[in-house]
Amino acid sequence: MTEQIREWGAADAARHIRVPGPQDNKYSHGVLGVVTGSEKYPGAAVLGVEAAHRTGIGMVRFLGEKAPAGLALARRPETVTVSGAVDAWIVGSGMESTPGLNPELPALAHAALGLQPVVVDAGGLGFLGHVSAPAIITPHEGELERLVPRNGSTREEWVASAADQLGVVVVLKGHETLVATPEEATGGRFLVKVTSPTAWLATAGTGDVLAGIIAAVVATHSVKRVPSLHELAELAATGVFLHGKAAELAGEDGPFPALDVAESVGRAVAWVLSEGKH
Ligand SMILES: NC(=O)C1=CN([C@@H]2O[C@H](COP(=O)(O)OP(=O)(O)OC[C@H]3O[C@@H](n4cnc5c(N)ncnc54)[C@H](O)[C@@H]3O)[C@@H](O)[C@H]2O)[C@@H](O)CC1
Ligand SMILES: Nc1ncnc2c1ncn2[C@@H]1O[C@H](COP(=O)(O)OP(=O)(O)O)[C@@H](O)[C@H]1O
Repeated sequence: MTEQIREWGAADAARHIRVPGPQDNKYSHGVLGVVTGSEKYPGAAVLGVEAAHRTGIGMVRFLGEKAPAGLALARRPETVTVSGAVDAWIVGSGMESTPGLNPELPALAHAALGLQPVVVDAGGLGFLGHVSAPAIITPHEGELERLVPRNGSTREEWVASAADQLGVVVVLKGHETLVATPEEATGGRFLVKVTSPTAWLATAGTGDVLAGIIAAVVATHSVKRVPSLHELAELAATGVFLHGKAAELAGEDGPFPALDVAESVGRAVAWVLSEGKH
């Protein structure tokens, strides 16, 4: 794989942000189901929920464990904690990495086995073998190594081969984040990179924020339809771009923690919609 990989930029992102119109309501603009966090890592749930709300979505339903639910609600009372219709899911941030689905979390099985798209992050990668829904996974290099060993390949070859072997969209995080689909018989392979505007982003919790942004973008495009893997990859790359822009805005006055990135996502969306159209 020697050809130059395309950079996914502001104009690409602008084309994939769904702006609500006068006819929209909280259901028609996407409902995101969230199963994240645990007693051990409740903060991961707060970060993803904050990021999802700030991305611009009709509703965020938190259906994970009690401890993170309480914190997510305290931070964002807009969050709904009652089961109901869901257009896309996010699972795994801040959860234990287990090989099976937790039977005490029925929403987890709905997310993993349903028809709607699911973003599988962090601890969720442990039960990826049970996920039959169309999926986007968001590993860092340590996590991808556990799923598909790199074996001396380039990062580009590695992400492409992981997408083929796992049959999912792979978002391989890092300073340069790569997004790949499996090679399709007819449509070829989608493979792009998104270069982070700032290395200050390399702090605990920014991956939880990224997963929340990507899942929210996906949910707004998954109302009464299921995007193809190719489209899911475009939406994931758009989420990565928004994450980088939010970090750049959060870092205007110096270093910043992950929650500040989540808080800046609304401004990143506004920036992309105004600057990305030019
Ligand atoms: N406030 C919170 O609640 C937070 C919760 N978090 C959660 O903590 C859990 C554990 O995540 P971790 O990633 O720390 O642990 P992991 O155990 O998944 O990975 C860490 C291991 O992978 C190795 N590694 C190799 N390449 C790496 C790379 N590029 N980036 C990071 N590690 C790499 C490290 O050396 C380390 O041994 C996840 O569920 C995550 O969502 C973290 O996001 C931090 C913030
Ligand atoms: N050197 C770097 N420069 C810019 N961004 C980085 C760098 N290293 C990591 N990142 C980004 O920071 C985030 C870290 O995510 P992750 O490793 O999952 O951390 P956590 O689990 O603590 O949230 C990812 O979005 C990744 O792309």
